[in-house]
Amino acid sequence: MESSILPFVRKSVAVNLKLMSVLESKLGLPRGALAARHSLQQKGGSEARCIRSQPRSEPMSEAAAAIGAHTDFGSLTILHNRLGGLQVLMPGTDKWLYVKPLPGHAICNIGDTLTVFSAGILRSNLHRVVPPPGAQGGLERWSVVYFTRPAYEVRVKALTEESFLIAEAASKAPAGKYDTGETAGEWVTRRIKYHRLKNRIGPESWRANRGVEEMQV
Ligand SMILES: O=C(O)CCC(=O)C(=O)O
Ligand SMILES: [Fe+2]
Repeated sequence: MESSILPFVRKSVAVNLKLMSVLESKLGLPRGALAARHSLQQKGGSEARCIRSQPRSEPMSEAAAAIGAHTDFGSLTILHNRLGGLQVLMPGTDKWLYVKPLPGHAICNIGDTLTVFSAGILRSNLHRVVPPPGAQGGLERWSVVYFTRPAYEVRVKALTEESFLIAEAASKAPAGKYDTGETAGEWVTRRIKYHRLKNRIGPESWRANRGVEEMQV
């Protein structure tokens, strides 16, 4: 724990806070506006995760792959993997493209809470994991991920009072679109609960799971 997980968490947090400071300035937010909402001094839903997937003996059906499509619930995700298999849906199309892992690089996803904070200026894209292509499909796949999510008490709404750019983007969207009425604690708990397949029992649970996907089409 001390020698492997904590350094990974510390480094991931430092990288994500650095990225947030760049995004703050690009979004016209005061310095520290995003960082303050992801403070490690407050209870929150950030999470480190290690995911292992066994090779499959048969190809995955499109229907099975579709079930796994999601946007990340929090603000920023840093993802490390050596094998392919991660796919992103190209915006405005039904085309899924592989994201090729590059040595010495990590993959960074924008998540839903950052989409809402920025009134849609930053996009949380749909993605999914399918068996790695070609010969990689015969290998065990590992991912190491760090999800930066807001502190539980933070309200999930566009930061219109702190940025002219965000206020302008929100004003062009239907009223209330980027004010979820939820705290980050409520938002993440709901998303995690209904992401679990056993809790998906019909259209109501799909709606209950909703993030910002339907805001984008
Ligand atoms: O394993 C991967 O490549 C991606 C995993 C992922 O999208 C997630 O855990 O949210
Ligand atoms: Fe994801």
